[in-house]
Amino acid sequence: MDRLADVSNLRSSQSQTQISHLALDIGGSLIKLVYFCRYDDSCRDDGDELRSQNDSLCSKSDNSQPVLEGRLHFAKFETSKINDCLDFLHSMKLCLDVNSGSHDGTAPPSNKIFIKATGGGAYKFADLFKEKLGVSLDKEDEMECLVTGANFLLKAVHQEAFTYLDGQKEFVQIDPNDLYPYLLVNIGSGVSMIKVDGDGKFERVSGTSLGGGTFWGLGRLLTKCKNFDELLELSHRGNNRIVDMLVGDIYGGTDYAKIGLSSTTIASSFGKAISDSKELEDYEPEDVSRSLLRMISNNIGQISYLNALRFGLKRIFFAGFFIRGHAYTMDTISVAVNFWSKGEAKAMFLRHEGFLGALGAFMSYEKQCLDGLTVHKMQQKFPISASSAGDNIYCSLNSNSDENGSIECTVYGT
Ligand SMILES: Nc1ncnc2c1ncn2[C@@H]1O[C@H](COP(=O)(O)OP(=O)(O)OP(=O)(O)O)[C@@H](O)[C@H]1O
Ligand SMILES: CC(C)(CO)[C@@H](O)C(=O)NCCC(=O)O
Repeated sequence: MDRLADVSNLRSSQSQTQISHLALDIGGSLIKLVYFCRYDDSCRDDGDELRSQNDSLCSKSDNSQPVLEGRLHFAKFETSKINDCLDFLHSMKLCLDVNSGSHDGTAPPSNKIFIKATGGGAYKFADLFKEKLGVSLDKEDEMECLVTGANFLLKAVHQEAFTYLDGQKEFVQIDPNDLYPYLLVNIGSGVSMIKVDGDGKFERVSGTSLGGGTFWGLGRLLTKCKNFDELLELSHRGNNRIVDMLVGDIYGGTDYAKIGLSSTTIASSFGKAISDSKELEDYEPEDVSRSLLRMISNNIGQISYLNALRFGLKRIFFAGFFIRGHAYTMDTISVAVNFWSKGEAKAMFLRHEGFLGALGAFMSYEKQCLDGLTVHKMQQKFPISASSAGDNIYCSLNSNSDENGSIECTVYGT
């Protein structure tokens, strides 16, 4: 089944709710949406009332701010199918509280609606959004949004970061007071590597054009796969050694121990394809897909490690939709980082891997006071010691939060 947003499902599940805040990240391959749907009648000035109304949220307004209770939803569409995204938005009740014209909660004249948007598509498709939906895209810087999104997730969401090695997933407890510096590697169509030193303090230190778009683009051409998930699925079953040239292939089956290379190390990705007298049709698409995935993941792992080394960073967080929570991808990246750093650096992954930019754009509403509402702060329902103490706002993850899921949360007004 296509794991992209099923528009009809989304529509029916949201039919009773209103989108009050929405942010977009329009990338080269995918459009990511983060939107807040408030529960009906949940807008109150008194947090105590909220608490009695819904114990599980248990929000307390200590300064009489208006409180909106609801869910933060995640969805994505292929950028090439942007019309599906526009149709989806059109079908939703875009009762945005973030427009500049309305102060009574009703929809304003359409030409006054602004939506936070980041990614290249915020520029490329600005006219289309205006024409089709009558909304203007309020552009936020892509790198800034990625960093804001990453910092938010790492500080506020329980069990967001994890390591993955030898098939074992282990959640990492993040101390928000000891988070920086770290390297953020966002693997989208292309790859950005960002040194993060604090809230809003960052530098894009490197990047590579060999990213998710390369895997999907080359993979599609070489295997004739019709969608990304099919290509990933194929890689599960493949054997890259049929396509890759290993050290053992060159050294007659033995290790090159003197320089630390075992016989099974890949000496040359796709190297066997040159020496064999085989054509593309003679290779199994599974093997090609696996070799390609390994090549891209290894390369990113290696460049990431080199950048971490360059700046003395011990922690590397990998995000972006290329990863897709895919075991083999994460394992390959982890092994590459572990191999090159001789165990010194650690690769970590994020559960909301693909939504950093959209979340960052969403959080940027915080910077503005629009229609008397602003996203104040969110944290998980069951505070862990690492959470910033003293906050009274809760945010819980439901079990499906990674894939078009949602986070229950409370938004405070100003
Ligand atoms: N259903 C899908 N369709 C297409 N690509 C997918 C899908 N799921 C995962 N991917 C992978 O995710 C990549 C896109 O990731 P992401 O959405 O993070 O980047 P982007 O914002 O589109 O790219 P960029 O930031 O470079 O503009 C694709 O290139 C592909 O490798
Ligand atoms: C161009 C962006 C930032 C767009 O998201 C991304 O695709 C990227 O980081 N590409 C890699 C470009 C490079 O540094 O070679």
